[in-house]
This record gives sequence, structure tokens and C-alpha cells, in this order.
Amino acid sequence: MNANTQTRAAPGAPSRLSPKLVLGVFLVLLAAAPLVLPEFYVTLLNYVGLSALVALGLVLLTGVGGLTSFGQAAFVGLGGYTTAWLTTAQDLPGWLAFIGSSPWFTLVAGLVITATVAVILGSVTLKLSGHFLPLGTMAWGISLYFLFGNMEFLGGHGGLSGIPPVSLFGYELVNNGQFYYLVWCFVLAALFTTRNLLDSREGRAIRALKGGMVMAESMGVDTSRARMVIFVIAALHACAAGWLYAHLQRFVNPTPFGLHIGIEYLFMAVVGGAGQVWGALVGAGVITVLKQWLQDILPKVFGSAGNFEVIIFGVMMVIVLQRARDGLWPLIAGLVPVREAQKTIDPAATPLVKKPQPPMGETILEAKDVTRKFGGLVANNNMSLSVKAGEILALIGPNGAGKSTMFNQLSGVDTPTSGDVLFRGKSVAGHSSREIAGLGMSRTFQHVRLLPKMTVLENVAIGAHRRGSKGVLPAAWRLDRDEEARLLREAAVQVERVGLKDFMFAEAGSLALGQQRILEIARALCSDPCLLLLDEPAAGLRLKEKQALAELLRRLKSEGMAVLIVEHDMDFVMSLVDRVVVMEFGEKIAEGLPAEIQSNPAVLEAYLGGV
Ligand SMILES: Nc1ncnc2c1ncn2[C@@H]1O[C@H](COP(=O)(O)OP(=O)(O)OP(=O)(O)O)[C@@H](O)[C@H]1O
Repeated sequence: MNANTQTRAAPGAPSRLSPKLVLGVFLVLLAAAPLVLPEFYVTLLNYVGLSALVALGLVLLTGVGGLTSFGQAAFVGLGGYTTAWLTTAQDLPGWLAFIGSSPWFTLVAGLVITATVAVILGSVTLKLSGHFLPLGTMAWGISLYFLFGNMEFLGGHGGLSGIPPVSLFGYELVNNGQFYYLVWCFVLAALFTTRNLLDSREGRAIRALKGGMVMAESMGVDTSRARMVIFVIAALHACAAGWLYAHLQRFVNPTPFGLHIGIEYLFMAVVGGAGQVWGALVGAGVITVLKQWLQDILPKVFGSAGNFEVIIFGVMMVIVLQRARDGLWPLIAGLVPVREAQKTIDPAATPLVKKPQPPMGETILEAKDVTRKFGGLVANNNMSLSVKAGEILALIGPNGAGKSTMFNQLSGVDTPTSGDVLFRGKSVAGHSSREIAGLGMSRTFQHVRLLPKMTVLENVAIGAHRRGSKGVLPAAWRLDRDEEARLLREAAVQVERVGLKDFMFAEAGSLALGQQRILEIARALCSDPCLLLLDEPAAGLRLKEKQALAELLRRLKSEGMAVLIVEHDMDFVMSLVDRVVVMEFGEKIAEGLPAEIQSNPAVLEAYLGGV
């Protein structure tokens, strides 16, 4: 890496405010609020804080991870009822009575119970895709609500009262002003840890979920685990809010834990801006304050009591979805010109360990009689091919010949109906793409699969996922910085290697299509592969970019990389590759050197149309 990329990206315009200054002002205002505001507003801010905790979980789950949940209120209920029951029940067995002796113990108990329930519910519902997942969350949201209302020991629909106050360092937090600081400490801790998590290896894996399972798994991300992680974290946020709620109200009943409140939490996340942690705060603030205000005003306007505010919320949601899909936060952020915090690349970070490359000429990949049938359609019929270290093989054929299907069989995205795929001598047919990625095969996609809002550097760093190991907790508390510096350094090296250095900190979505394809190659290289599968890498590239790409691939080949490319650009292919395999109607019709293929009558007839 040369000196120019060692430090920060270009700093923001000098007229912009420092993020630390803005955060400092926010914290001072937050701390001063209960000292200057009337009691009513302090109470309101307590409820804003509680809702923000739940909405923050939804930012992670829905906004970042793309998993919609209507059932978060039920997890709030779990937190609330756990502490309510344990701290008020009489005649509990000794160990339960011990837990119930302090709200702090019941908080831990609530978190453990919620995590357990979330894992059980998540293992059933998270497998669902599309609209089935939100429907699934509704189902268990309703079930838990009725469970709370029908359990006699939980007080039925009447609820439980007499919940003791929380004590902190010997002081009982009995009024709203005192409780305020506890609520907002929780909110700030949740904001801090969520932001940290998103800015880490685990966070990139979570964000990769939105790029599609196939891409994420091909980059070595365990998508089932990532989905479960955000589901449990969101549930724990909700549980903590429930615990706070119970000790603030000193009373619980099922009403605030029903499905309609779950929908309201989702409202908050979407209205505030589900993709941003600060969006949760904005959404919770806007909806809570508006609800209070509308509940006061609307009955007077309509002349009768009723939940008229829900109608306004519905209209508001439609307007936000139409006019401001990213929610209110980007609009608010636009009013305060804060300098963007830039990532730093530490050139002194220890380079990541590289796998030893196989010796030149070793057979890296071998497909043996691979057949893939889709019902009556045979997309690949007894396809065999092999690629060696230090060799570039092209797989060509007219549209619909079966090339992408073959790529999917080789990379573990799909399983052959019959035949075998050997990677470095080991059978990998039927293995997951994640596992195969770990062995040293990496790929790009015919239809580019990037995270457009993330920088080029971060997109490339997703490729290094399996080369790091730090999990959620170290990431949340910033104990992963050494490893993160190493991962980012590696990503920067790969960005430079493919010639995208000038775009290191640009949003991936702002790049031209050709550059996005190159970015995918950098991401694939970041996983330290010995075989690259490139699906139409030259599509959309200008002549100069194609020349640069060919130069890069030649360099990789000279370093011992095995490369298999699917490509329609014949000039590009014929001047670059060592051998060519030609497919038509799912079968191999020719194999040989480019010059042989160019003069092969069967190929000319079937594919090149006699050119
Ligand atoms: N999941 C699937 N289910 C049913 N048919 C499929 C599936 N995937 C591919 N096919 C069919 O298999 C055949 C081969 O498709 P494939 O995408 O592999 O061709 P290709 O050579 O990559 O084409 P192109 O160059 O246009 O990308 C096509 O007829 C396609 O419709």
C-alpha cells in the first residue's frame, strides 16, 4: 500500500461541524432536560427513551438486516412481566425469591429468558422469507400477548401491581426525574453499542444480508447466524425497555404489549429512518410526542373520545413511504451540517495471514460429468472441465447455454443432480458456498451484488469476513479494533490492487457499472482465494477498463491464481485466456486453445454464427 492511502480520506469541508461537538451539545441538552423542563415533559421523554430502545432494535433488525417484525412489543412484555412477577410474587422457591430480591437480578433473568425465547422463535420464523416472516412475527406477537393476559399467576388482564422501584447506589429511583437518567443511560448504551457493532466485521456481515443470501454466503457469511444475532439483539433491547417500563409504572398489564403497539414500534423505526441508529430516536420522539398531542387535541376536534391518532399515523406512514423512504433522520441530519467521520486505514496494521498458494500447474478445480436438471430441462448435461493454478479458463456459449447454472454448481450455490465437483482434490458438490469460500474459491456475479450505500472499502472488506474472528460483543464494545484495522488494511490493499484507489471512500452505488464489477473482483480477492470465478467481468466496461482488467487478470495468473471466467466479449476472451470451453444447450461442444476454438466449425456454427 502506498503512502497516499495510509491516512484518512479527504476531510469534510472545514465549515462543517465536528461530530464530537454535536454529540457533546446533544448530551448536555439531554442531561439538562429534567432540570429545566416541567415534569410532564420529563415523563414524556422517559417514554420516548423506552420506545427508542425498542425502535433501535428494529433499526438493526428491519432497517439494516431487512427482517420485518411486528412482534417486538411481546418481547417488551417478557421483560416487563419477568421483573413484575419475580419482584411481587409471594411464596417463591428460595432461588427465585433471591432473584426477585433485586430488580437488577430480574433484569438479568429477563434478558436470559428473552434470549431463550428469541432463539426458539427465531429458529422457527427466521427461516421464512418474503411476507411469511412478518406474518410469523405477528403470530407469536399475538400468542405472547394472550399468554400474558391468560396466565393467572401474571394477574390475567388485570395485570400485576406493587412493583418495587429500582435502586441505584442505595438511592431509590422513585420519581420521573430520577428515572429519566436511568432510561437515557440505557438508550445511550444501546446507541453506542449498536453503532459500534455496525462499524465492524460482524456489522458488515449483518449489512450484507441486504445484498442477498447468495452474495453473503459466497463471501463466507453465515447468514442464518447473522439473522439470529440481530433478532436476539432486537429482542434484548425490547426486554430492557420492558424492564424499565415495569419499574417506571410500578404496574404491568397486557395492553402495552399487544400487536398494535408492535406495529407502532415499527412505525417509529420507519418514520425516523430504519437504516440509521439515530432514526430510532427521531422516530420514537416524533411518534410519542405526536401521539400525546393528538390524544389531547383530536377528541376535542371530533367531539368524542377515540383513538383518532391511529388514523393520523396511518396517513403519515403512507406519506413517509412515498416521499421520504429513508425516514425523517436524513432530512434532520441535512439541517445540521456535521462533518462525516471518515474511516482510517492503518498501514502499520499487521497484514492478515495468507494461505499458501498451490504450486503452479496444480489442478485446482475439476468438474466431473456435472448434470443439473430443472424438472424436464437439462441445464447442464455431463459437463466436465478443469482449471489449474496459473491458468485462465473461459466458459463461453450463447445465452441460455447453461454457464451460470454451471457456475452455481461449482460454487456451492446449487447442487448437481449428478456428477461431482472437486476443489483441490476434495469433493465439494453439495457443500455450502460458505464452506467452499473458506477453502479458497471466490466469485463475482453476473448481476452485480453490492451494498450501494456502503463505501467501496467496506464492500471489499466483506470479502475478508472469514479471515477475522471477533464476534458481536467485542465489536459492540470496541474490543475488536486491532483485527478491524487488519481487515480494513487488507481491503485497502485489494482496492488499490484493482485500480479503484481513488474511489476508496466513495459509496459503491455511485460507481459506474464497470467499476462496480471491478469492485466485486477486489471483494473476491479479499477472501485470499486460489480460484476466482468471474461471471461476465468485462460487461459494461470501456475499452481502457477492459485493458486494465485484462492486465490485472494476467498479473493474478502470473502469481499462480486459477481463474474461470464466463464472458460474452470474444475479443477480450480470446486475447486473454489460456483455454476455452464452449457450451451449447447445457453440453460441452468444444474445448481447446483460443485459436483452435476460433476456427472450430462446430463453435462457429453454434455460437459465433459463422463469424
Ligand atoms: N432455477 C432454475 N429453474 C429452472 N430453470 C432454470 C433455473 N436456472 C436456470 N434455468 C434454465 O437453465 C437454462 C440455462 O440457464 P443459464 O442461466 O445457466 O444460462 P447462461 O448460459 O448463463 O445464459 P446467459 O448467458 O444468458 O446468462 C436456461 O434455459 C434457464 O432458463
